[in-house]
Amino acid sequence: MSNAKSYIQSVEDDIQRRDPDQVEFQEAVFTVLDSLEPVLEQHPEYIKANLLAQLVEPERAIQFRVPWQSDDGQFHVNRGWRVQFNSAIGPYKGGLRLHPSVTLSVVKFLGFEQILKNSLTGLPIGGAKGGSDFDPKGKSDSEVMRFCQSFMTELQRHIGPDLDVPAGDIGVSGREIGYLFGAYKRLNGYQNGVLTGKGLTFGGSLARTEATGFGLLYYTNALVKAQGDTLTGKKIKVSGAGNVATYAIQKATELGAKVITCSDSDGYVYDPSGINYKIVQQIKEVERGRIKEYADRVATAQYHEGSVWDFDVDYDLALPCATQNEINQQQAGLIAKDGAKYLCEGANMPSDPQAIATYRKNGIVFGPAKAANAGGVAVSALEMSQNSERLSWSFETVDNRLHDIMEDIFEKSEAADKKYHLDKNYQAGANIAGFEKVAEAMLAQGLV
Ligand SMILES: NC(=O)C1=CN([C@@H]2O[C@H](COP(=O)(O)OP(=O)(O)OC[C@H]3O[C@@H](n4cnc5c(N)ncnc54)[C@H](O)[C@@H]3O)[C@@H](O)[C@H]2O)C=CC1
Ligand SMILES: O=C(O)CCC(=O)C(=O)O
Repeated sequence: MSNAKSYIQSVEDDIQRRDPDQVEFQEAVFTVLDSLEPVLEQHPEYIKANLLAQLVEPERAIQFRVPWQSDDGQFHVNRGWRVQFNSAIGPYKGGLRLHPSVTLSVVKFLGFEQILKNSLTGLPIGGAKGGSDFDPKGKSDSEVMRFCQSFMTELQRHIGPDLDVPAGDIGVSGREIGYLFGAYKRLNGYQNGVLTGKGLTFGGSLARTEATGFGLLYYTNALVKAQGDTLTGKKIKVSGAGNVATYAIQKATELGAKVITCSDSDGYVYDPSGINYKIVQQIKEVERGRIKEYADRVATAQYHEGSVWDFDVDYDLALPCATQNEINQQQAGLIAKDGAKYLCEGANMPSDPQAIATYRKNGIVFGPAKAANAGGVAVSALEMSQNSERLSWSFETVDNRLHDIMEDIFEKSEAADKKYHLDKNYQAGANIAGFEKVAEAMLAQGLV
């Protein structure tokens, strides 16, 4: 076993010993560490500084109580977290997730991914994530407001425009960011750079709402082009029907492809004539309904319960945009059987490790989450820039910068893939390209 390999193994063994129950965190970290062997072989100084042990340990992990009252007068207590993982290249940056499945392990996996994703954007932002096991589904606006106010009562001690800048993720969109911003302002005064994803009337950036979905398609377009192919005329399976999925469907359609599915946690819609993103947006973003209702409104659409990844239909490209580990090995086998040549991840870690191995075995070209979905956080960083200079850029200016950033991310991943002879492994390429900048910054700053 090489020195680099045995070092990586010892860091992984330590994680397993210290946090045996943090399975999502382990999955995210081990996937990254396993791809860093060739880099460590060329940089023994990283091993000497025990850099990986520093990288996998959050600088700070805060857990707190979030008490709130429902409309019927009952009292409830949820758990809140903010994991400030790494500030080597900039202030902590990353979303907040509100979903009953949120645990410390989930927040740590997302925070860890955010370190390298944010580095890949080329912008000066460190990695963080937060959230709560609160379930916003079925809650009234007043209940969500009271929850957000209680959550921010504690979170506000730990964040700031140059310290830690949260944003949205699953269950946190414009409504929640508005309530969180109002609560922060009441306690600390107006500081518009403290959150991103804000409303356009109080410091939000044009194109932030669309950024992750649009960015996913800009990245995918670059990846497909690099194989000598085009998106025009491609049939696409999308999962999810939230922020990322909706704007991925819009941009894919504008680029001449046809999206034939979308889904939520109950089931999926199949529309062979092409999903209309405006109807998805109306149902999910405006009415906060279920995707089943799409089939009631569109004659060509059918609704089925279950996972869209178990649905057998021919298509060319898969864009999972729902949640972690939504695709397992068997479903990855079906993706290959159905003829998909490409898979780019809009969600964070939607493919489990066996699924990724199956893509590779079947020649499916794979665009990993930390590269493919970096558009959201990239535009968040552009929102921070606009807040600092007290200006608002046009939609076109932000969208053009997003486009360039996503192409640059693909090019960086491809360059690392070539440099280390990885045979079109853009996942390892993205891990390496993201890691190299963070590692250099950490080394330069010493043991901190
Ligand atoms: N919003 C953003 O800017 C970014 C989001 N992401 C990731 O994208 C994914 C989706 O996030 P958003 O669209 O923001 O959240 P969202 O809350 O707007 O939508 C999530 C959607 O996924 C569906 N969903 C949840 N669990 C599911 C399951 N098991 N099967 C099928 N559908 C399911 C929900 O019904 C909902 O329609 C998450 O993994 C998130 O971490 C990544 C980068 C940035
Ligand atoms: O815009 C942000 O800061 C958060 C984006 C995010 O949570 C993600 O990239 O997963």
